[in-house]
Formats: sequence, C-alpha cells, structure tokens
Amino acid sequence: MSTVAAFYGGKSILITGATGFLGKVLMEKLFRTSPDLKVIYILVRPKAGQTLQQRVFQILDSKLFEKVKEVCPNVHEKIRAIYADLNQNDFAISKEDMQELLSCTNIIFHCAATVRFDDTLRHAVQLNVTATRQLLLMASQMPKLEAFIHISTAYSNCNLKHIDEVIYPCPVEPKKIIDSLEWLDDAIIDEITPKLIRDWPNIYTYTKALGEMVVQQESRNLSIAIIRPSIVGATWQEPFPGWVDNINGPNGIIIATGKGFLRAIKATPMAVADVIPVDTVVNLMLAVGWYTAVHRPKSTLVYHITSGNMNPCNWHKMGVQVLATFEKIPFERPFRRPNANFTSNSFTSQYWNAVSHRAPAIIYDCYLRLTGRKPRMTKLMNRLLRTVSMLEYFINRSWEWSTYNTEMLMSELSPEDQRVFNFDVRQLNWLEYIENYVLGVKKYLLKEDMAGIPEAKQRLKRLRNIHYLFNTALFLIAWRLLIARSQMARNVWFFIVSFCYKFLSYFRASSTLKV
Ligand SMILES: CCCCCCCCCCCCCCCCCCCCCC(=O)SCCNC(=O)CCNC(=O)[C@H](O)C(C)(C)COP(=O)(O)OP(=O)(O)OC[C@H]1O[C@@H](n2cnc3c(N)ncnc32)[C@H](O)[C@@H]1OP(=O)(O)O
Ligand SMILES: NC(=O)C1=CN([C@@H]2O[C@H](COP(=O)(O)OP(=O)(O)OC[C@H]3O[C@@H](n4cnc5c(N)ncnc54)[C@H](OP(=O)(O)O)[C@@H]3O)[C@@H](O)[C@H]2O)C=CC1
Repeated sequence: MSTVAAFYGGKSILITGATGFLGKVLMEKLFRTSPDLKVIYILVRPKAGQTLQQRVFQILDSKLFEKVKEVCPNVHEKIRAIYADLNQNDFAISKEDMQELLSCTNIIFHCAATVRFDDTLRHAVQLNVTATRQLLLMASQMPKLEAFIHISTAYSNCNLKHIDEVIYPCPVEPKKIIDSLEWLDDAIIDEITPKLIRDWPNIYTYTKALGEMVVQQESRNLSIAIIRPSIVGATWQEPFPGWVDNINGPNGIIIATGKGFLRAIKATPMAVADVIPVDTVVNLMLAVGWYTAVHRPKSTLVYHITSGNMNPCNWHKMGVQVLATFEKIPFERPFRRPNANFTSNSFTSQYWNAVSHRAPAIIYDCYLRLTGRKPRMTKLMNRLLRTVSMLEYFINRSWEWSTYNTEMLMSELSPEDQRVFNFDVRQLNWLEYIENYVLGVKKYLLKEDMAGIPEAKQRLKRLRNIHYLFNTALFLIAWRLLIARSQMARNVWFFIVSFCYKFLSYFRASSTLKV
C-alpha cells in the first residue's frame, strides 16, 4: 500500500487554481489514488457565463476524469466548489464557507496565479503576491492544517544562471510594493514597472519571486513547502499520455508550427528545453504534501522539478521530433507545410519573419480580399509573432537548477511510492514523450479526429506542390528580369542552354548508335 496515498485518506484538501492546467491534473490524481479522501475544497469564480457547478461538472465530465469515475464513483459529492475571487478582499468568500474552510482544512495546494507575461503589475501583484499573503493569513487560522504547498516557477529567479533550492531576496520588499500600488495610479505604475522588474524578463516571473518572499515572511509556524516546476508540458503517463488543455508554453508553438503559420523561430538550438510533464509535477506535489505534513521540516523547503540537469533535451532535438511527428500525424487544414528553422541570429530571424511569416500572410490576405472575404491573416500573424517574441527569452538561454531536496525526497519514498508517485524524470523517453505530446495537442486541444489524417496528408502534398510551383515561378521571373538587364547573365544563360543542348545531342546520338 502506498504511504503517500494512504496519507490523503480522510483528509480535507483545499486547492486554489483547481480549474487550471496543473490544478485539474492534481485533483484527478488525488481522487484516483486516494478515493477515500474526505473532501476537496476548490476556490472557483464564475467564468464565461458558467456557474461554479457548471464549471465543476465540465471538468468532471472531461476525458481526463474518465478513470476517476471508475475508482471513485461518488466524485461529485467529494468536490466542494466555493465561490471565491482571489482579486478581492477575503477572496469574497461567504462567512459560512470561510468558517468551514478554516475549521476543516488539512492540506492546502496553492496553484492559482496569473501566468500571463504581459499582465499589469497591479493585477499580477494582487494575484501572485497579495492573494498568497491572504491565503497564508487564512492558513494561520486553520487549527487542523498540516501542510501548505505553494506552487511557484523555476523561472522566478531566471535573472540568475545557477539557481539553488533557496528563496532569494528581491531588491524591493513585497510589502512596500503592495502598499505603494494602493495609492499610485496606473500611468505611474506603468512608468516605474521596468525599473522595478530590473533584469526579470516579465512581470509574471517577477511577481512569482515576490510571492516566494511573502511565503517566507508570512510563514509563522506553518509547515510550508515551495515547488518550482520549469515549463509544464502534457502528461507523460497519467492518467494517459499527451493530455493538455491550454495554449500556454510550448502548446501554442506546436499548434502554430503544425498549422504551418510558424516556420522559423529565434532560438538557440542547443539551449536546454526544460519541459517537465504535468503528471510528474503533480506526483512531486503530492509527495511533498505528505513529507511536509509528516516530517515537518524546520524551515520552508524549496523543490525544483526540472528536466535539464537529469535528462536534458534541447530545442533542436525537440523541433526535429515535433516535425517528424507532423509527418505521421499532420494537423488538419494547415496554412503551409510545417517547417522549423532555428536561428539565434537577430538579422536572420528578421529575414525569416519577413519572408516566411509576413509575406505569405499578406499574399493570403490579398487573396481573401480578391475573393470578397475579410482579410485576417496579417493580424493573426502579428499576434503570433508578438507571442513568440515574449517566449524568446526562455528559448535562448539555459539554466542550472539544483535538485538536492527533490532527490532527497525521492530517496525518502518507499519503492511503492516511487512507483505510484513517480517524479524521476530520468526515466522519460523524450522521443516518445514528444510524439504523444503532439498527438495530445491534436486530439485534446484542437479536437481533431484521427480519421481526418489521410485528407490532411493529401492537403500537405498539394501544399508541397504549390510551394515548388511558386518557387519555380519566382526563380524564372527573377532570372528573366536579370537576363533583361545584364549582359553577363545573358552569357551565362546561353552557355547553360548550349551546354544542355550539346549534352542532349550527344546522349541521343550515342543511344541511336547502340540500337
Ligand atoms: C518554427 C519553430 C518550430 C518549433 C517546433 C516546436 C518545438 C517546440 C518549441 C516550443 C517552444 C516554446 C517555448 C516555451 C517557452 C515558455 C517559457 C515559459 C517559462 C515560464 C513557465 C511558467 O512559469 S508559467 C506558464 C507560462 N505562461 C505562459 O506560457 C503564458 C504566455 N502567454 C501569454 O502571456 C499571453 O498569451 C500572450 C503571449 C501575452 C499573448 O496574449 P494576447 O492578449 O495576445 O492573447 P491570448 O493569450 O488570448 O492569445 C492570442 C493569440 O495568441 C496565440 N497564443 C497565445 N499563446 C501562445 C503561445 N504560447 N504560442 C503560440 N501562440 C500563442 C493564441 O493562439 C491566440 O490566437 P487567436 O487570437 O487566434 O485565438
Ligand atoms: N504552466 C506552466 O508552464 C507553469 C506553471 N507554473 C505555476 O503553476 C501554477 C498553475 O499554473 P497553470 O495551471 O499552468 O495555470 P492556469 O492559467 O492554467 O491556471 C490558473 C488558475 O488560477 C485561477 N485563477 C486566476 N485568477 C483567479 C482569481 N482571480 N480568482 C480565483 N482563481 C483564479 C484560474 O481560475 P480560472 O479558471 O477561473 O481562470 C486557474 O484555475 C501557477 O502558480 C503557475 O505559476 C509554474 C511553472 C510552469
């Protein structure tokens, strides 16, 4: 019997961000391995016209939860959705709900965050810093609380090259920032933001670093741990390979590449692609929850869950495998044939953007206009290139993350727990993982049917022929223009033509002789 799974039996667990990518996989694993847990409280806000209950039903009815329904048929009764908005004071939780949370919660997993790179400082601080402080304050009033697990990111200190499992101080105290945001107006905040975030690449990573500092400062006598995953990718093994449900991180790039919109990217091919499967992160989270509650370490332990130092893969290898998978399993209705050019040179990157991205978009928009339709490709391309430019920082550098605590925890687990809560990324086969990842993007994100593959392959063949035809026509036009203007080009042309003619005559003569 798994000790970690047994630990969660009969427990009341509070999860923030349960409707997000990581939160859903966490809930799924908890229900599947510890179906006898008491209740999972989730803090949810209504969204996109859906009530809390509708949101919960949608999650439970998804393919991700199919196995859960077999082992835990009463899963609906074990989820208690609580109305909450982490942007508001006391999270806008009702008095009765708050009372229940405070008196019953045993374990907290704090996953909620804004992960947008371009969020405003005010909103990102509210969610990634102030809400964390508020949740810690709540936690300090929970008599039954055994562990508080805070999810940060391996990139919270990406301004450093080597990152240890420690909390690094930020140049400005989080409390000072929270206080000043209360009275500064938005225009001034925009002005001071670059000065505040200094060498952090964006507001997201900066506010996640502030969030960690808040955890350290407000820890009181709570048992707390911080988990820092790198780029969280599709599931590796559980509940099935390749599950993804949002366009963050590599997912959007895989779609844009598979659909032929993105054919070149400014990336350092040999830089480490520190992707980590979401189920690996969740397994570590559950093991850390158990360890923190049972062993109660004296200080807040930080755990890195990254792949680069144990089983590195680089962007080149990833790109090649992604392309190889598109050959076998193409996406439907691609704009152009998928291709992946990596360049670390700014000039070459600008060239590819002009020739391979913007020009085809403009040509396609002209075609749409001529056929009486609304042009849309240039706009879409501009947004895509803006997104890609925001990711560039992360695909042109490598970091070293130490993993002493993560390895220590692995050695503390029984062989059974190491199997059930496997977070040993050394066992990951990248080629297999990437293939399943691309397949998962096609099935679960794009919702494409596998029956459409033969048609997609036909379309790719047509696109290849159009590509060859277009290039040949372009070459002939350029050559014709050159001949018209340059004597030298004319001489070369006559030389080539007469050489070919002589060669053909010789070949014809010799074949007639043989007969
Ligand atoms: C040719 C090359 C071939 C390569 C072959 C393939 C090999 C694989 C290579 C993989 C290399 C990947 C490297 C990943 C590095 C990640 C580092 C993470 C490090 C930290 C990790 C963390 O700790 S935590 C999670 C990180 N947090 C995010 O990852 C959110 C980012 N995101 C935003 O901050 C907002 O998204 C932002 C962008 C402002 C737009 O914002 P926005 O207002 O314009 O609007 P939206 O978000 O609504 O998106 C509007 C339109 O952008 C499109 N789009 C959105 N995201 C997209 C995306 N990632 N890739 C493409 N396209 C995307 C979408 O398709 C929409 O298109 P449409 O309009 O048609 O629907
Ligand atoms: N994905 C990744 O690559 C990585 C993620 N992380 C960290 O993991 C954690 C989870 O990320 P991930 O699951 O990918 O992110 P998602 O964007 O998928 O999920 C974010 C979650 O936070 C919730 N949330 C946001 N704002 C509020 C609010 N005002 N009130 C209540 N809930 C709110 C969202 O709810 P709603 O559904 O209502 O919007 C959602 O459930 C984050 O802390 C992130 O920093 C760390 C490293 C990498």
